[in-house]
Amino acid sequence: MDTIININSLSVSFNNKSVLKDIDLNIIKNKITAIIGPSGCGKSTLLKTLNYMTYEDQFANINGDILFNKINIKEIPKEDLRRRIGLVFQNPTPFPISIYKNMVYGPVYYGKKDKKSLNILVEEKLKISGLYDEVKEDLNASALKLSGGQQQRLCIARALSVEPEVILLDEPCSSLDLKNTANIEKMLKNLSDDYTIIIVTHNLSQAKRISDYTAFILNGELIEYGETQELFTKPKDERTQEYIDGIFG
Ligand SMILES: Nc1ncnc2c1ncn2[C@@H]1O[C@H](COP(=O)(O)OP(=O)(O)OP(=O)(O)O)[C@@H](O)[C@H]1O
Repeated sequence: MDTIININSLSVSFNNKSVLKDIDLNIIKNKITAIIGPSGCGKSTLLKTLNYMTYEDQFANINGDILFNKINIKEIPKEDLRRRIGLVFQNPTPFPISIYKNMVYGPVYYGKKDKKSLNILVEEKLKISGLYDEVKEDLNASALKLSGGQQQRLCIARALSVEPEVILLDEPCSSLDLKNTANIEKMLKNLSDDYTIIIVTHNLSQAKRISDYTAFILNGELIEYGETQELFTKPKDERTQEYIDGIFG
């Protein structure tokens, strides 16, 4: 199995409060990995550290290493890293500009200027996110006019517009209804042929449905990591069993 991100002995603390403790985790390329665990266990901090955000926090103290394609992320220019490892937040965050401008914002920033190739890119990524047919008549409409589910699909399409290798998603469906959640899950399944996806979710059924691998974090420690099917049916650690049985969390 090809790994794309190797997390080695990663510890993160804020103001001396320890949030992630000695995490070792190898993320498999072009698979979906779910990060599960009770509220406050450090899931979002892990995602934000992968995309370098935590390193910019003056109160954060980080030890250990994260390798991306075998290169330490500290040696990769930040903008390059963020293009290659995109982050989609919990609540949809479209920019208050048109759908089209949301889509070309990143590519233009990274130097793509040719109108024709931008148009092709916009169409391709909106199609992947299942949004194209719903918005193709009016790409100049404000992104804020879209429904919450459409906005979240736009944010995923926008993340894809800069051709990342990894997409980090922090609870992307938490504000969505069942239908929109199903749309996003279907899209993520399709995307995993070409992209590595790491999704933080509180929804254990969602982790079971869509992920290939699951990592269970408790109080900042990685308790168990393995194939999703295995982790949910034959967990090795008692605490994993208790969490998936809903005894705490
Ligand atoms: N920038 C920060 N400064 C100080 N403390 C922080 C910061 N970010 C996170 N924390 C603390 O780290 C702990 C873990 O937070 P984190 O958001 O990573 O957890 P989580 O597992 O994603 O939680 P949830 O499921 O509720 O979103 C919390 O106690 C939080 O208050």
